[in-house]
Amino acid sequence: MVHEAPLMVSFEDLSYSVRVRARSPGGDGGGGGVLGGIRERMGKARYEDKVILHGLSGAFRPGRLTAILGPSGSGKTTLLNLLAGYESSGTATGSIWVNGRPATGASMRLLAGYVSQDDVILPTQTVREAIEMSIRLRPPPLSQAADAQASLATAVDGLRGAEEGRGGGAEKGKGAGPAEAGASHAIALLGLERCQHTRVGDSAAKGISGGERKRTAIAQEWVTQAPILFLDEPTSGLDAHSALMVTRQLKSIADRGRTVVAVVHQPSSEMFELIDDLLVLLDGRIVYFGERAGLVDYVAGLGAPCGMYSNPADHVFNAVLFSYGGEGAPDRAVRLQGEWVRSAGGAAMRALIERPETAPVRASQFRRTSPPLTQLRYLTWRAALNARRNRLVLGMRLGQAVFFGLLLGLIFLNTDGRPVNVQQQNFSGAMFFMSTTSFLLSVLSVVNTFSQERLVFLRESQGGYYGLPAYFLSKNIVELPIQVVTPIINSVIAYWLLGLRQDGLKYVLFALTCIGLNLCGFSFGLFLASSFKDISAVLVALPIMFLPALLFGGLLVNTGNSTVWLRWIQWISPIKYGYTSMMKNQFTGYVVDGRPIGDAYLEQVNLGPFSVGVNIAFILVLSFIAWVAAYLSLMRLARQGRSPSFTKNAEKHLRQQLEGPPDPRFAQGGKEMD
Ligand SMILES: Nc1ncnc2c1ncn2[C@@H]1O[C@H](COP(=O)(O)OP(=O)(O)OP(=O)(O)O)[C@@H](O)[C@H]1O
Repeated sequence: MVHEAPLMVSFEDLSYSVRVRARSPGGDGGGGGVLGGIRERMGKARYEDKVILHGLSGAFRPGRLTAILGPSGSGKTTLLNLLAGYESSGTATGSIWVNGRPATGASMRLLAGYVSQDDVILPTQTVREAIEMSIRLRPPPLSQAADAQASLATAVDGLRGAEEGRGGGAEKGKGAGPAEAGASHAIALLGLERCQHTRVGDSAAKGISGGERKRTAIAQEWVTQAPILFLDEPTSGLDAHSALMVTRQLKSIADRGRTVVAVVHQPSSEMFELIDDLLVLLDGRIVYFGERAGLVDYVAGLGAPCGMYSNPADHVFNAVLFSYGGEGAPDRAVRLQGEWVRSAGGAAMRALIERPETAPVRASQFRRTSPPLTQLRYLTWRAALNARRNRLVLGMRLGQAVFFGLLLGLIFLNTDGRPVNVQQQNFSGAMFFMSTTSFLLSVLSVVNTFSQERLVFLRESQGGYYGLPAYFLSKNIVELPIQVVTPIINSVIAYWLLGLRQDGLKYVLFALTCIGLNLCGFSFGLFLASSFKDISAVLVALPIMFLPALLFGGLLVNTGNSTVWLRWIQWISPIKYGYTSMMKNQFTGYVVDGRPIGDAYLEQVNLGPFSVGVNIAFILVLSFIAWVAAYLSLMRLARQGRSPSFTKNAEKHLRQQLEGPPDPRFAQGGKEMD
């Protein structure tokens, strides 16, 4: 058995509360109803603290599988998230240590792998690709990877014995690169051979099953060789056999020296037997925390002996958590917590907190990320693959460019051969439509794709897969050709069908205007989609921002004679710059039947003094501003769940704390592990 450096996570007096709207004695008060809503908006709503976790103390030991059990709403996920560094909306007090060194949720993120309840994985990736990505972007330390691979063959063999009929994976790794080999081992360990080349999928395009998705998410964390693994309900939604297999796999991971903590719902008797330690929560209080084997005796001591054929986990729920003493849940929780604190088990847990492991955290145990250039290369490749696999969306975007080009061209076909007044009206209408669709279709396409990808980005950036610059650049690199090709297709069709001026340079300027509008739409769409949590909010915000820009786009309102204090909107309207650029491109010096009608018409429509080139430059400036805003908005998103003061320096300090000497409180009493 390989002993990876063991890390013990201990905590004391850990409390967590969130601010919630206060309820009045009448049941509504500051909170509900129309009145409550108005009061809240006026800043007059009353708030109170809701305590979710009440002074929790305990320790998760290395080499052991710890399960957190408790009724729904008892605080299991909150505790796990708090310890893993994924809970930040409320106020936490108390202490956390890793091997006796002071730690926080933020420092835990540097050490621990985290599998959330919803296992968000890019739907177009296959299982193998998702696992290999984790290794490529979060490479395990070389020594540990070698150790782990050596030990894995044994582990896989053991598991294979436990589950017949599963093909070998350890051998498949031989001769492959480290990422492929590591992925092969993980696939074998987690029994994913049969679906390794299947796409993960989502609700729109069915891929792997829920259990396989869960195991893929576990594999993604397992391959990083993180010394601590937190998992939120890894067995929920699985059939009994799959749940047992996942628990076996977690146990085998813990057996190799890692600290594995999982929230588990209703474990079967077989699963229960695999658990080493149990933490039982009721109403945010610990009512049992110790060896699984001691639970039955402990509850017997409370006057609730467990029958020989009962599942102890079910028994604890039915006979202790829900019926002890006959009082309400909060009183019962306080009473059971008191019993636990006074018990021998409670004293043993306190002794464990006082004498933690004190071996230093090694630099090699911190999560590693690949260099930015590797991240960029990988993410660009993945984004291109994703675009190719989303063939329907790509095809629709190209089809859209052809469709609107043809639609515009056929409606306004050969406008150059019509009477002057028709030419003026038709060219104006066609170019306004062109300017609007170039911008809007680009916004909608990115809003659509990023709204689906948002959660993936959030999970991966929080999980340390990559930094924002690499993600952002890769997205731009892959989108750029699409944002250039689609307006070229669209404009080349419309321009010649419409009968705009037969001049190569004029066409180039027209196409450049369309490309600029597409780029502006892309950046603006990314900004919008990353600024709001859900698509419905985006769809409310989009018209609010877009329609004024449309009104001041140069056609609907004579901007030079509009309401003075609202005229500024034209300066931030890409539609206006696009429309002006196209109109000036067409009408400057335009002559029909020997009559110079263009310049007079331009003067009449009052589109401002700037030339075509300057208008294109303004579009590019707006694109750049929206591009920076999109970056900042993504940055805010990536920092979600993390303290705003968390910087590189803060990270360095946290690492130093973990690598430094233990808290003086433990320096004497701690025990050094071998
Ligand atoms: N941000 C929040 N604001 C208000 N209440 C919250 C917040 N976060 C958690 N809670 C409440 O805290 C309690 C514990 O929530 P938590 O999700 O930790 O429970 P759980 O034991 O994991 O439940 P389940 O088993 O159903 O997932 C619940 O009553 C929940 O409604």
